[in-house]
Amino acid sequence: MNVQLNPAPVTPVLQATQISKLYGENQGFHCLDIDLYPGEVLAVVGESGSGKTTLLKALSGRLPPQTGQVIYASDEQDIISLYDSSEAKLRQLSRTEFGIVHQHPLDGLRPYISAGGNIGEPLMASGNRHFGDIREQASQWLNAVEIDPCRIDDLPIHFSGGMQQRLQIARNLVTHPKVVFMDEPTGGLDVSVQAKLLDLIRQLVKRLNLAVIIVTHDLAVARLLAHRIMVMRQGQVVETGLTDRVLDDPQHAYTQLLVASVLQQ
Ligand SMILES: Nc1ncnc2c1ncn2[C@@H]1O[C@H](COP(=O)(O)OP(=O)(O)OP(=O)(O)O)[C@@H](O)[C@H]1O
Repeated sequence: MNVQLNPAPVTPVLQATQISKLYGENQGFHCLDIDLYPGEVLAVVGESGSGKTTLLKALSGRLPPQTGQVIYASDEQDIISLYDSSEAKLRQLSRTEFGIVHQHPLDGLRPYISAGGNIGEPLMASGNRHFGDIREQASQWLNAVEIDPCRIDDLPIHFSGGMQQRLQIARNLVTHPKVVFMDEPTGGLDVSVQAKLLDLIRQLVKRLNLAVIIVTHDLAVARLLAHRIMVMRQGQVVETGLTDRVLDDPQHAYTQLLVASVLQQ
């Protein structure tokens, strides 16, 4: 006889309850609930100005919401309410547990320190003092993001946009964060560079079992990377569900419009 055991319940690694942040009427987002599970990629899509970037900042501990709370659970024993934590704790979380990939890579890099230094700096900030080890890890990460390790002493400003974005990703992942927040990581790159970068992100997410929230206006990016999609409009979630379901069978009129507009392109 086969006995079916119920799988152990999985705790969300990040859980937001009833969070709001409004700069003015319809400027920001209102009363959102979000659960993000380990290894899950959630895409946040929607019209410009619908509050996606504001939401990402609130979820990553960079912008206190006006209502609600954001809970980070590194494991079932270690549960932290972000905005009830001290500044020092938030800084520590953002150094070690969270990664933040900005749309413009130079916003997330130190342009005037070497590529190796950019990767080594978060390691040093989290306590690693062994220069040889740091350099070795930097070299391995350059390799992992498909930058020739012989460029380790070059400055990021001398890299192409695609290389800078890959370097930003390496800088973020070197400390093995559990949750990575990405804001339009392929925006502004040309199509072939985008495709290569998406492929790399997909591989790394899988290999490192990362939980990711990715803001994108590009449904193709969401289709390729995300398990789930959340569609936002005017600061509200109008639809959420498994990626294929939302894109192949959109229920809300706005999602239908969004999907139809891509098909027409
Ligand atoms: N620091 C701020 N002060 C005042 N208003 C802001 C601030 N940041 C964002 N807003 C406003 O909040 C609203 C949501 O902005 P947000 O950047 O979150 O939208 P978005 O969905 O990410 O847009 P896009 O896709 O164009 O990047 C916009 O109306 C914006 O003008």
